[in-house]
Amino acid sequence: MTSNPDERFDWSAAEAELSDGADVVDLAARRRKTTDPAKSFAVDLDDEADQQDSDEPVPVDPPDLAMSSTFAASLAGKTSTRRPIVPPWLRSRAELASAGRWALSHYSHVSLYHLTRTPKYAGRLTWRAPFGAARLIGATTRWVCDAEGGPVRMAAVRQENAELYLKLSRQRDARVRWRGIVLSIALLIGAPTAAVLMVLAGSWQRWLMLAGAVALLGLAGTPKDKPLLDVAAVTPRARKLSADVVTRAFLAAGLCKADDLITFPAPIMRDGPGWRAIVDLPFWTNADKAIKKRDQLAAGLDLDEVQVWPERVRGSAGSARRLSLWVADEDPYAKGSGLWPLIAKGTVDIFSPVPFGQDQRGRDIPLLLMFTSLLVGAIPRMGKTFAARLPVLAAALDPIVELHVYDGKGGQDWRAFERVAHRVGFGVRDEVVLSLVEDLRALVADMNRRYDTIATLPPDICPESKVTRGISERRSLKLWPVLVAIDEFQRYSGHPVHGEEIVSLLTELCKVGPSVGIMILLATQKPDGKAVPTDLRDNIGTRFALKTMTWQSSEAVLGAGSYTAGYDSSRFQRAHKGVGILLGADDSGSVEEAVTVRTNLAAAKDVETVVTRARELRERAGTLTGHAIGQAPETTTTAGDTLLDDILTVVPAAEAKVWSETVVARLAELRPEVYGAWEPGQLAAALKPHRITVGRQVWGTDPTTGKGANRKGIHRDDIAAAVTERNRHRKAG
Ligand SMILES: Nc1ncnc2c1ncn2[C@@H]1O[C@H](COP(=O)(O)OP(=O)(O)OP(=O)(O)O)[C@@H](O)[C@H]1O
Repeated sequence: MTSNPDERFDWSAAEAELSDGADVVDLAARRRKTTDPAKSFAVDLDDEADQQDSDEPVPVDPPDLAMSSTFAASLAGKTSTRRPIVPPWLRSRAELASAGRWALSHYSHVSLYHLTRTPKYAGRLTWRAPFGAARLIGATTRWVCDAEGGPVRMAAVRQENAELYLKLSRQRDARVRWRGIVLSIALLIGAPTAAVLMVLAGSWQRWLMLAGAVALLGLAGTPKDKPLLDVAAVTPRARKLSADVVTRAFLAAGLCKADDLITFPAPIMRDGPGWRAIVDLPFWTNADKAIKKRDQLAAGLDLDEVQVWPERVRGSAGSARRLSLWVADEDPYAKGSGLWPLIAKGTVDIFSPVPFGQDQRGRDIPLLLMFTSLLVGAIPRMGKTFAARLPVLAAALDPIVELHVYDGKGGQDWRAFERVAHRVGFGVRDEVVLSLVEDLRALVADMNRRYDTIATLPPDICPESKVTRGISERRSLKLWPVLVAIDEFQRYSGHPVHGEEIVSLLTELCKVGPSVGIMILLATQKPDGKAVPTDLRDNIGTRFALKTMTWQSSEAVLGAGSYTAGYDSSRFQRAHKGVGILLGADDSGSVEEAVTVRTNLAAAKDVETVVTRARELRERAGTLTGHAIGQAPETTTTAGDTLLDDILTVVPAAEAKVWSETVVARLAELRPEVYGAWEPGQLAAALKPHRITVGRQVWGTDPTTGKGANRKGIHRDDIAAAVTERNRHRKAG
């Protein structure tokens, strides 16, 4: 089961041998001696010319380990990992503190639990004391009468062995005699001593003695199946890993065979609140396949899947077939989340990772939002908003970050950010959606300006053609980071008129915005290709999938291939709030690097606290702008920008044709500052560049007279077709 190191080839020993000047010829010669001559391909390296002439195959397998010629070389080859003298949990301050916290809370709970039950335990002991006394008398009598020898004597009687019986009876008489004497002496000394003590003792000592006697008798009278103390804490079922248990699981999962078992390059040991086994799989399989079979491994270990965590071991200590299997003592997500560490104090540098949550072992998993975008997806009530708010709170604590916050639901979840955000929007009323569209258009335009500005910066200031903290802090350059956070994104992306444009603008921002400091955060409770189209999703570098209903929804968040790589957020339980699969947090973006994270908690009151601190920071830095200081958004809109969308907004899909005068009146109502003075002729002129004719006669009803008539108007389909065409052009670049 465990690997035999002698059977493995030691490359470094062989290399050391060669570099030490070992005679190559000799080496090959020795090798020939130890291999089967019939099968050996080894040739003398000195005879290379001969070798090329004779078409003999070139050796590819290395020299034998057993031939290591020098002691030093063999020592140099020992690359085994040394196990730490002080266990890691004792060296890690965090783990030590967590163990200390656990011990303190556990034992104080147990003590308090039993302390409050003292009267109950006293009652139990008093009730059981007579039984204990009876047991004591019975046991003493049996001892004195040598009751334990009874069955042997009876056996002698049954066998009619008179000689044996007489021998046993004599032995019994002798025993009873000296035991009787011992008991009499004990009674003669013990009883008067007890009586004297009772007389001499004060009243409380008397009571103490009585209580002690009752307690002892009560304990003696306690039945085996009814312990005196109640259970203060139920210990969950923990699986102690052993080589046999792990091998059985891998066999059951089809990851090794009875004649080709897994090996253990390191001992199985405790690691945090669980066990860790490092496993080398057989050569014909690999660690990625094992990760995909997590549920089968869990079944083989007879545990819930949530306790079983296979991971690839990477780097020089790793191999594609080396797996680290961590098995938690209990469901790691059964306990509540820790509070977000920046609630009460601390600031943030958005260019560095910010606290986000912990993995299954309780290790901190930070999140780097700069130069990436984040997508959060989950079914409702699983912690999507809580998770999405954390990076925005972090960004708020860095005063140079400009916040744009939109919430498609429009409830209380994001209102606190009004005090620090440059732009906000709640709900999906027309003006909010239009304001989002305008905001995104302005950001796309600003993105180009940002690139132009960066292009003018000398390489010593801007070495990588992207913003740095130093560049962002120069207010005159206007290159500060911008975070656009949109919760319930499906409500905006599914908007009948502006949805398509919102998606295409965001795709553009996700594609080219990160280098110039524009970050996008989208959260949706409808993770599918409709709410978050693939083109947009694929341009989002970091993704976080909390519980979803199906593996398809999980893939819609995490990306194609995540399910086959073994990542499926639909397997989370409803109780696992705030738990999700995080992809790309380490900047690799590779599906294999996904980690399961339980987010830190920041409830509504905590959000208020953080936003208050963030506002103070921003006031001090002089970076409060826009909505936060009551400035209305700069209207960059002219009629030409949004006319087509505005017409689709005011003409519902059910109204196929509508008079120009009606359209103009409704437009004026929607945006009086833009269309207030418009006449039908102006509408016709404005639509001309889009090759839409207003001259068509349209049947309609006059709202004042109620009479039907044919007048000049538009067909809604023409407008919709023009919008589709425009969006197509924009997408194409
Ligand atoms: N990390 C966490 N640990 C424990 N509970 C959490 C965590 N995150 C969220 N919750 C709980 O989950 C509940 C739902 O969270 P949240 O409001 O973020 O869900 P949601 O997915 O945004 O729901 P909806 O889509 O309906 O808005 C919250 O009331 C909160 O108590």
